[in-house]
Amino acid sequence: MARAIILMADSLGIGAAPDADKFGDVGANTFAHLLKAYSDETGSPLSLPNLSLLGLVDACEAAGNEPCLVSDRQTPIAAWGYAKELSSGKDTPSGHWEMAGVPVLFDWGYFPDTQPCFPQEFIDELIARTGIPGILGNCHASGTTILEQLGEEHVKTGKPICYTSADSVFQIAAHEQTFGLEKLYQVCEITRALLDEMNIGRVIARPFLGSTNQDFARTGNRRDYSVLPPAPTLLDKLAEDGGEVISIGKIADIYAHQGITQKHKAPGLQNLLEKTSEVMASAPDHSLIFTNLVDFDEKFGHRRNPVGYAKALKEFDDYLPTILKQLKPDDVLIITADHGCDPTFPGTEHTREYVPVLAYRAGLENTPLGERASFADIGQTLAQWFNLPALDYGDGFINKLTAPIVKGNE
Ligand SMILES: O=P(O)(O)O[C@H]1O[C@H](CO)[C@@H](O)[C@H]1O
Ligand SMILES: [Mn+2]
Ligand SMILES: [Mn+2]
Repeated sequence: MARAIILMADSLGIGAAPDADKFGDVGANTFAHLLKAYSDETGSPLSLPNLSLLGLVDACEAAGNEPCLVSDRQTPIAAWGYAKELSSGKDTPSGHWEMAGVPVLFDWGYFPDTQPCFPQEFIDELIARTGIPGILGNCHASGTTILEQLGEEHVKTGKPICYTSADSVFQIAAHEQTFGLEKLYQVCEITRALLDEMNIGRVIARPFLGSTNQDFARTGNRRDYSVLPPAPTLLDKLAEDGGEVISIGKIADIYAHQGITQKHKAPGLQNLLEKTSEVMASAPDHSLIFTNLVDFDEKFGHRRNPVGYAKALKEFDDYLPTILKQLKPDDVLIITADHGCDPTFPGTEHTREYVPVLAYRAGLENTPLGERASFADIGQTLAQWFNLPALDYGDGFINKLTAPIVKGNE
């Protein structure tokens, strides 16, 4: 019986998607551009031997038609390709759900980029139901910038900071101590229920600590309150079939806790990777170990910090041999992304990009998968891998993964 490990490198796009013009994202390329920024700043290209062995560099060059400035480039020993997105949005739930066989083909509700941006009736209802003394923000914002602007006022008045972005989100930032973490979570739950009718994808709790506008910092206690995926995903189907679906990081939140049999949280990239390795050591057959690596997006993509992003990718690359060594013959490792977030692009939003589709199994040769019409090709392949009924979306590529060359039998 088989296992699968998915490492979702949140926001690691590899070139503008064919419909990037509809999103104002023509020319975006998260991976190629962060490599260039790193090389420009340090004077030498980033060394990513393990990600390049898994096909990331080849996939990016094939998808984006731009050179990837890396040193120690290797010929892939994996199946690699690049996928475009069927879903209407470039947000995190859409990317994750589509990968698991459920593209989001309807339009989410969005808040307009005006000030105020939230309907007054909804805010009145929110205040009435939660007892908060009012809200601050009420605009589109970057989550770290708005803390510098309104953090002190929040602490003084007890009014939570509410803001949104080009995604279908309502974010609530509040101080963990002066406002209280549990109270923030309660306010988010009430808000979630109020926003269902506006079709808002997520409410996000953004707790922070610190005492002045200069030192407020968000903590690891973020919590996402997602609507339910519109149909059962690969995760539900595997769990129903008796498999283990093990969430590491914010996966469980993104799938609204549907089809998850175990959850682990860990703060930061290194801890998430270590937790993945620890879980791999004991997960039984018929397990999906699914990790979201959020730092790429939250700490570097949205913060428009390409060199920080590059260093985080190096940390990921350095850790990969530990994961690869733990793979059993019937394990498949998938590395992919949910959207782009080009840290060299104007603004602070996600970018509509191709995502990498990298699949590694011991013994594979260099196996190009070409352009994939949907992220769902991954979910469909995993449905095949786990012997589940076919998903409604996706073109599986299990035929590319089934004949590994066993060492010694070449
Ligand atoms: O600026 P911060 O708060 O990190 O917000 C970002 O995080 C949200 C959820 O991924 C996105 O909608 C984006 O705007
Ligand atoms: Mn994301
Ligand atoms: Mn994001």
